[in-house]
This record gives sequence, C-alpha cells and structure tokens, in this order.
Amino acid sequence: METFLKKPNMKTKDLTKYGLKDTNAHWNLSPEELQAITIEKGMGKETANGTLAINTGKFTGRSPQDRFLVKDDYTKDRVWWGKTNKGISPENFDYLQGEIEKYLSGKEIFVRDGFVCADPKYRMGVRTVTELPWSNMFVYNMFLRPSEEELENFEEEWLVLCAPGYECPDPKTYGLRQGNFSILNFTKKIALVGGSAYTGEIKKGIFSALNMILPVDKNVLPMHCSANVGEEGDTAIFFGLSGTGKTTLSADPNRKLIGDDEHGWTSENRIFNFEGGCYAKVIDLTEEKEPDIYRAIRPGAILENVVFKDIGEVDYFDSSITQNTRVSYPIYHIDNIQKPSYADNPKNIFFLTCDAFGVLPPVSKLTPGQAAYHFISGYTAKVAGTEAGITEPVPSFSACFGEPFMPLHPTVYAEMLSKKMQEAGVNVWLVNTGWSGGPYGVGSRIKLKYTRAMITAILKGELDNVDFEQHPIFGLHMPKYCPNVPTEMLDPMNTWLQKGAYISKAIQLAHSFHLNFEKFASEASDQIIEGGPLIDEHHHLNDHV
Ligand SMILES: Nc1ncnc2c1ncn2[C@@H]1O[C@H](COP(=O)(O)OP(=O)(O)O)[C@@H](O)[C@H]1O
Ligand SMILES: C=C(OP(=O)(O)O)C(=O)O
Repeated sequence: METFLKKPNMKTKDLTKYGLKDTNAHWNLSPEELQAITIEKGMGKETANGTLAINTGKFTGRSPQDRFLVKDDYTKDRVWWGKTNKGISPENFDYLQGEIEKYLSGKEIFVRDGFVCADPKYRMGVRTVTELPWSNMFVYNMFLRPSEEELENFEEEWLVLCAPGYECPDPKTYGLRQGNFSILNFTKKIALVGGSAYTGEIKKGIFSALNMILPVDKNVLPMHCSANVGEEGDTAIFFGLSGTGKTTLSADPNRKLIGDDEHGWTSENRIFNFEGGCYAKVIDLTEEKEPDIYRAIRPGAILENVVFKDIGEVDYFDSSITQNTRVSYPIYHIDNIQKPSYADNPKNIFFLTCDAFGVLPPVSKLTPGQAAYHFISGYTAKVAGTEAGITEPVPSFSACFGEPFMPLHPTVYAEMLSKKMQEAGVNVWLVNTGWSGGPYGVGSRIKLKYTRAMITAILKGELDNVDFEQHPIFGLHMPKYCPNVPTEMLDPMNTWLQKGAYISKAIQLAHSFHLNFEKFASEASDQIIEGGPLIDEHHHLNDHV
C-alpha cells in the first residue's frame, strides 16, 4: 500500500488559489486507496468482512452551538438569527480560514470533487479538502460521484476545508465559543470545519448551505427528510429530526430508496436527493430488525466509533464510545434504489416525531392546518447520541424538523411546503416513533415492527377506509384500526396505567406547544393556528393539573 503514499501527485490542479501551499495533495483517490492509507497510518481497522472502522476522536456528534454563519451583506436581510444559528463577522471568518490554510499547508491532504443535488438542473459542484483520508472517503460515500469525464472538467461552486486537527487556541477573540467550529460563508462559498472530525459536520454544512441557496435562488424547497418510491411511482417522504427514523423507515425492501436525509422539492413536481449515500445509526443494529442497513455494511462503507468484541467482529450494542455509532455507505449498497435519485411529487408525507412524553398517538392523520402547524413547531425529542451533550431524550421544538440547518425564517419553508402540499394533494401523517405506555423512564419506545406496519398500511391505502377518532387535546385524527398493530395502542391514553396522568401530561405538552408557537403566531394564518392543540391551555391546566 506504500505506493499510494509515495506516488507523486500527477494532477496539476491548483490548490494555491485557496492559500494551500506545498501540500502533498491526493486527488479523488478511490475508496480502496483511501481505506488502505487509513489503515497504513494506523487510523482505522477492518472488520472481518473488510469494512473500514474509524474513531472520530473527541467529537462523536454534532456540536450545534458551534455552528456559525458569516454575517455579511448576503445573510444580513435573509437569515433568521434563531436560537442555534450564530453569526460571525467576515473578518473573523477570514482569520480562521487563513489559520486553517496555514495548518493544512505543507501537509499530506486529500481532495475530493463531488456533486450535490441529483436533479441535473440543480446539480452543484463541491470540492472538499480534508486533512484525514477517511473523511475524504466519507465524502466519496455521501456526495454524488462524478464520472471520469466530469472529474476532468470539474468546476467547484463551493469549497469545504475540513481540518479536525486545527482548534482555534483563542476562540473568544474570534467570536467562537470553543476551539472547534463549523462556519458557512455564502459570499465566498466556503465551509470551514475546524477541530472536529465528526463527518456529519461536512454533510450537514453543505445541507445548511442548500437550505439557503435553493429557496432563495432556485425556487426549490429543501427538506430534512428521507424519501422512497413504490412500484406504482408513489413517492413518500419522511421528515424528522435526528434519531426519529428517517433512515430506518425509508429503508424498505419493497420500495425504492431515493435518499435517507436531505431532499429538494422542485417547481417541476420532482423530489430529488441532495446526496449520493446514507449515514445510518448502528447502535443496537441487528440483521433481523434492519436487514438493509446491516447488509450495506461491507467494503466501501465506513463504521464510526463502534467497538469490536472480537478480532474483526463489531459489538453493535456497545455504546461505550458514543450512542451515535454510525455507518456511511454509497446508496448503491442498498439493493432496491431509485436511479437516478429522484421521483415525482409525493403522495404521502410523514412527520416523524420521537415523543419522549408518550403523549402523541403512534399514527394520526393531519388536516392542512395541522400539517403546517406541526411542521413549523417541529416537536420531537432529541435522542441520545447525535448531538454533543444529549444523553437521554430531551423534548424539543425544532422548526421545520431541522432548525439548526435552516438559515431562513421557518415560515418561508412552511409556506413553500403548504403550497406544494396543496398543489400535489398529498396526505400528511404524524408518526410518533417515540414512547408509548408512559414517558421516557416509565413506558417504552414503540416497536419498530409496529411503526413499519403503520407506514406500510398507509402506503397500501389500508387506512383510507377505516374510522378515525379525534384526540381530545391535540385534535389529531387517530385511526381506530391498523393492520398488524395492536388496536389498543392506537389511542395512547389506553396504554397508560392512569388515564388522569395521561391527560395532565398531554395538557402540559399542549401548553409547551402553545408557548413555543407564540413566536410564530403573528405570521401564521387562522387555519394554521387552529391546527394546534384544541385546548385553551390556561383554562384546562387549571382544571386538570
Ligand atoms: N419505532 C421506531 N421507529 C423508528 N426507529 C426506531 C423505532 N424504535 C427504535 N428505533 C431506532 O431509532 C433509530 C432511528 O434512527 P434513524 O433512522 O437513523 O433516524 P434519522 O435518520 O431520522 O436520524 C434507529 O437506531 C432505530 O433502530
Ligand atoms: C448526521 C446527522 O443527521 P441524522 O442524525 O438525521 O442522520 C446529524 O444530525 O448530525
């Protein structure tokens, strides 16, 4: 394998224009080469079937507080400086960019040219320069892979500089909270990742960029969702924050996978994947429960932060490094995929929420007003793992089911979605993949096989003619019957030991919804406001709590 390390770089592509000097740059190495280099450098090892396994070091998940957007003329009047999108000055960005360039200069580095956006009309070139060989292999897995010819003529629109080994020594001086950071500059079209080797930062950085560029410049709605399509061409999309089930539920052997995390909805009535690969969680993974993901773990894939129980054998139940153990793989590691990764307007939209209180029904049908209300609210629990500092489910509201990645005001995305849903005449469903029988600590997480059965029933039209009843507090319409699902669990109140305890918890949650929605109320129509919980929270809270 030494040949790769010693081979002079024959390409003449110029990195000095980015301020990178005297580098030994490897351009677009194959995944096999990158894997061999990773192992040669002692940065990873192989499982028995030859899959690369690496550790990301200190950061095993995203650090949302450390993500920034440059405050300049481009972002000034556009960005909604909400709770997680922090602003940084252009001068501080230039300083950090210069420091990263100095840090990478003189080093052996890895360059990868790839595309994002599978629809040719919206395709965008991204050049990623990484300090580590396996981060580069991640980019090969996750972005769309150009042909040889496309590589020869490749033109990048965005540049990602990823230097996990560079931590800013005096973060406060440069507007940072700590030494690691992830920053987008829309004017320079550069994404910087410093101090963190969590590969998710690279893909979520470009996702955040697309969440600005696509609606502003291209009239495309960007969505934090997975997507698949049935034999009849019926597309389904699954919105949800991290850990709610986008990847798991979209991997359905009976349907073609379009993508597991990020999609655009065009004005030409098309849903397209931004990416060329998947990034699945592998904690507690078994072949029986998640066969498609399990079988995608083969040479070419990269396992992150897993623990080996024996030579070459991974213990997927070991969370001693992190709960957020992962695997990235090119989408073609899944058998049943849509090629290319786009399809027609969706017929069904699922909002996945992982309700840690055990209040929301496992499945319910939403009216247009409820759909807009729940999209803007983005209620879920952050599940242990993906975000730094989250060790048990924490209820949260994340607008558009992806607030940390959305630079514009949530109502911009919500209005686009409502219009598209109306035009396409879709059904919208709220699916709780979280708790049943009580809150976290008392009840238990809804079994994957039941969630799958609910989704399958909907996709087959089996809930089209069943009776629904309205939830007394949330106003959601719950089916009274669903094939292959115990009927008593369809109304969550039945699963709690004490009805009174359920009602007070539900009212409490409804109250949180109302409080969260206050900041959006002035911009929301009556129809949307009426889509919220039915109760007047103060009156009922007094009655019941
Ligand atoms: N009822 C359920 N529905 C979906 N996922 C579930 C369910 N119960 C447990 N899980 C687990 O929750 C995790 C969901 O993660 P994932 O599909 O990667 O979410 P996302 O793609 O939205 O980040 C997986 O580890 C899956 O096995
Ligand atoms: C990679 C991420 O997305 P998800 O957890 O939804 O896969 C992330 O949020 O860091």
